Amino acid sequence: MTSKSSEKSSRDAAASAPSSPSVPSSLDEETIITAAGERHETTEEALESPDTTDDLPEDVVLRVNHVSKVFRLPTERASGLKQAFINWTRGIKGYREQQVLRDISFDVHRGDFFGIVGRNGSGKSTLLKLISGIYVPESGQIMRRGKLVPFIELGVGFNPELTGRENVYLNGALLGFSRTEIDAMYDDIVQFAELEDFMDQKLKNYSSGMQVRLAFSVAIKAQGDILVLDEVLAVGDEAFQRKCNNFFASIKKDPTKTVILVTHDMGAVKKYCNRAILIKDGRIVESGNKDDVADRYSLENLEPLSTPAPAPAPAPAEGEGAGEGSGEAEASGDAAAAAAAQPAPEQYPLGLNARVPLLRVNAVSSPVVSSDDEFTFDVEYRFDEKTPFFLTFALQDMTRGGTTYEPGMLPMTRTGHQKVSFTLPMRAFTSTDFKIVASLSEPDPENPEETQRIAFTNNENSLMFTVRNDGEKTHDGLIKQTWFDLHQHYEDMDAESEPGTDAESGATDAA
Ligand SMILES: Nc1ncnc2c1ncn2[C@@H]1O[C@H](COP(=O)(O)OP(=O)(O)OP(=O)(O)O)[C@@H](O)[C@H]1O
Repeated sequence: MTSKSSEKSSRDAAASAPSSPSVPSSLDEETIITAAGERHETTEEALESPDTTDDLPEDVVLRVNHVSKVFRLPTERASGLKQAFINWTRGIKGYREQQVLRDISFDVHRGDFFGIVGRNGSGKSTLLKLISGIYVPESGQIMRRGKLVPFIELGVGFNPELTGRENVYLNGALLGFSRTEIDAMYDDIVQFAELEDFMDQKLKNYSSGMQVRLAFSVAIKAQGDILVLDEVLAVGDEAFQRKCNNFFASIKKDPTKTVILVTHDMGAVKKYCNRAILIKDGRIVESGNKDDVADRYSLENLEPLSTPAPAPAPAPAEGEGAGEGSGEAEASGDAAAAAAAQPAPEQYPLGLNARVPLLRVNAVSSPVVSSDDEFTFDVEYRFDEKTPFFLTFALQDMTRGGTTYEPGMLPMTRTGHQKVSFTLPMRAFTSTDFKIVASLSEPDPENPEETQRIAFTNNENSLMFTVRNDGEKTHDGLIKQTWFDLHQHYEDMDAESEPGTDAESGATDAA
């Protein structure tokens, strides 16, 4: 697509555009960014250096090759030359280094919808900025083929003193498009943003939602080859989000367009992405199959939990005392013998197994609540072994990402088929969508201070619910500074088939 002529026209457009915050200076066709900070913007320049996109297979549009990134964080500033000299003699550097990404390598192919997931602070945005040429890696190399359009940080490339129309041209120019190219896509951008009546108003008079819509519309309607998106799934109101979802569904089908998406929404990863990576502490810990990556992320969100208090030995479930024929293998703790009589592991849904064939989170309250309500749910499990074990659940904020609330390891006292219900006052939360994931764990035999997971809920058997407050913007879901007690209650699901067992008797515990 671009070559010297379109580079020139885009430079012309940029030159005529008003001054603006800094954005990646090159989003052009073939770029190589090396650890030394060299950037080769054309194939010709690249050929003069040892690094060349010619090394890339034809269908690879992005190669991240052993990339690491370190930030220097100032610790002690010298107040003058004398202090600087003293610091130097004492070996005080005045900064500490934070290694944010370590030895990251992956390829993105043309037509991929590529997900990058990880907990807050794991290094996702830094990786996107490296890919987009905003940062330079400490070591390693990034090779890119095609025009890249980033939507990474709101406000970058936009000027509040200019009108919406001027901002579209400014941003388009900064992305490397000529005036004619922007003319051709202008109507499409404005229509998608639903801002036809506002384009001659200054951006500073837009609501924050309108600004995001305009920025996002420019990014997705610009005719780039690689679209880089950071946390865009919460853009705009629900109607606009639906529109974005339709856009994602259509771009997913286009084999010429590549999308790289950072998100905390595992539903979106499973729906749109064909491949994904999971980053933990700056390293790739899972790569490839998007379902595996999304499930591993959900799992990662359940750990690491604090060392549990010593658990009381579990009482046998009602009517399932030790020595009962079929319970012997489990009761003796011989999991292998028990598993031998069970279906092969692959016949269990992800997260479940012969030891815990059932684990799911069910809504008891309506799944849409307000902050004035309480929300009750239960965790249903089947576990027949006489070993101390723990239940954990976590509320994952589906729009902001991360875990908003988790009560830690809850020692369980009942085996068999059980339901443990919990009631949480919603006054602790503001509007957002939550997913409740749960897991069962046991003490690690090799390290009694630690626990190891036995089973966890997957996408199907976790629970989604929503907090909606009138007049409150959605997706603000931060936990409010309110402390609350967790109310916990057991129900023995085997009780009905075993006369004499009272499902409710003595079954209420407070955690
Ligand atoms: N410019 C910077 N200078 C110093 N440290 C930085 C800079 N940018 C990011 N960091 C640090 O790098 C780490 C990774 O940050 P990054 O924003 O890449 O994480 P993330 O996975 O995108 O997080 P989130 O999900 O919260 O957006 C954090 O500890 C952050 O404080």
